[in-house]
Amino acid sequence: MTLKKFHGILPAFYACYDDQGNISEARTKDLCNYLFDKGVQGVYVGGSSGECIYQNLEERKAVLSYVADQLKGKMTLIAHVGAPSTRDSIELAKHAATLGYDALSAIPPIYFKLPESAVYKYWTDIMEATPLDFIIYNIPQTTGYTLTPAMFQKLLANKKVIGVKNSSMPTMDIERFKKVGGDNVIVFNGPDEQFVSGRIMGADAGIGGTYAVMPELFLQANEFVKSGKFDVARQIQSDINEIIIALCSLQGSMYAAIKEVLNRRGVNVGSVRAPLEGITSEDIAPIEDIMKLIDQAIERYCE
Ligand SMILES: CC(=O)N[C@@H]([C@@H](O)[C@H](O)[C@H](O)CO)[C@@H](O)CC(=O)C(=O)O
Repeated sequence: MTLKKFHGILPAFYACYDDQGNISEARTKDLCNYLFDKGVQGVYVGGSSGECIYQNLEERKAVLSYVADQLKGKMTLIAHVGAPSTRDSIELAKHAATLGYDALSAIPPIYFKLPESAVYKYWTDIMEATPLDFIIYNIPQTTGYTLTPAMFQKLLANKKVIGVKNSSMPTMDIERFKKVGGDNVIVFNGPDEQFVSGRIMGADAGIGGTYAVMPELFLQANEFVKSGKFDVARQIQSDINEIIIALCSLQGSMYAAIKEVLNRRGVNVGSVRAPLEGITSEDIAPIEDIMKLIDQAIERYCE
């Protein structure tokens, strides 16, 4: 089995709303076209950045369909199907399979703190529902569940498990998962703030929530790592981190800020769904500054 199609820069896809806050097919497809034009290797649809937690099942299925309509055959498509119940996750998984997604992925169960046996069964039940490959999602800071190397090893006994999207902060976790999985397993770096260090510690690729706002910079950072130019890779990561810190320091949520920047880069995907907070008039000047930081970094490293 080749895992090459999962390598590279895979932006976490955003929820695209119309001006009334409903899922917008047209705006979803605009974001698809923008990402295709930027040359990213794939997209991760319906995860945290897709605001999956604030959408109902029909909306999530619609988003999976719109993205597949536009991008199937053009890049790698991963469907995040994590949901509060196993039943809903399976429905999403079956839908993604009919649309030709390349792989499924899911966070562990949320809200109730369940024993590890229940987490294992949740992931296994989803895997059994379709023939698709599966990518475990480790994001302890939002789910309260920490994937251990031992559990990852146990999951790997199922041949459908091809890897892990690791969003925990220690890059040592990436090294441990890679050690357990070896070359036949793909490990994705999750925290964008340490993309370069995650790659150096063994991540084969990256899935990230800020990639789409500055894909040029992550694509270039990945090239620097691949060619062993670690000094300049560290510098571009430092500039990326200035941008992420600025995106996270507004009154509006990071995703609201990201969407406003995207709007200024020519793609209108609407705003965020409550309880996430939209941007305020006070956020406008800092967003102008963020635009400048992105443009300057692209000029510095990519042209
Ligand atoms: C907690 C969280 O959302 N983490 C993001 C990061 O990419 C994050 O947006 C970035 O590092 C900025 O903090 C990803 O790991 C997850 C993600 O984007 C997704 O599942 O859609």
